[in-house]
Amino acid sequence: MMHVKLEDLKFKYDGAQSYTIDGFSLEIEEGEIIALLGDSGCGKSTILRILSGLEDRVSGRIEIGGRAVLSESVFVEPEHRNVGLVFQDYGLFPHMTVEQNIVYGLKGMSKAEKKERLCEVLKLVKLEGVEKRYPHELSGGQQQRIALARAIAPKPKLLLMDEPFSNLDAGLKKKIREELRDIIKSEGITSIIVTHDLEDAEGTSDRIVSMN
Ligand SMILES: Nc1ncnc2c1ncn2[C@@H]1O[C@H](COP(=O)(O)OP(=O)(O)OP(=O)(O)O)[C@@H](O)[C@H]1O
Repeated sequence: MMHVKLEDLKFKYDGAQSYTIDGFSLEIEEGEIIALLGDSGCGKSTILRILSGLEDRVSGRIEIGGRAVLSESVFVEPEHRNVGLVFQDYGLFPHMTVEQNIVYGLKGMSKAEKKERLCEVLKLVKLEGVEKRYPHELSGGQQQRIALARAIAPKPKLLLMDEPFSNLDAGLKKKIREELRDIIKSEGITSIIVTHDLEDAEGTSDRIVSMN
């Protein structure tokens, strides 16, 4: 059984002339990392918004982990989709420490369990000891790893990353691509990485899906 299924998705932004997404389908195996590759404006970020539940008025069907989150009769709200997101600008809350940022998304856990998961994910991204710092006290690469730690802390069924390498300098990129792939693989999280860069796609994914 496929872990994630997108079937014939169609979506048009308010006031737009034509469909931004017009019949998009994709199936992803459990633990697979997909790179969604395509030129600027082809609709990559829109697919992530649709998967996260940020756009209603989408037609088609979406299943995540065997459960329909979108169909003719179903619309599951973003917070109940079990989807983790890493934004292009990382989207860390600037007024919260690293610890607060990561623990924020952990629901239904005791304080001790939250602390344990915090330590686990910081170890995973090799940033133990920074929990009391604020995002602006970290480098770009470190912020990206904290954003990743925050997204995977609740053990999402699907991890979405929008251009996760765009703010990193070229020298760092290769190393960070490999690290990112290792971290996701070690947690076994099914993932979609959006990028316009073929090297980023090849360096991180198991399979490239072209959207052009
Ligand atoms: N809120 C919006 N309202 C109307 N049109 C939008 C909106 N957001 C995006 N679009 C349009 O939808 C199309 C797809 O945008 P999207 O951001 O998904 O592309 P993308 O492939 O992620 O591009 P990029 O790589 O530049 O981020 C573009 O033509 C864009 O102008």
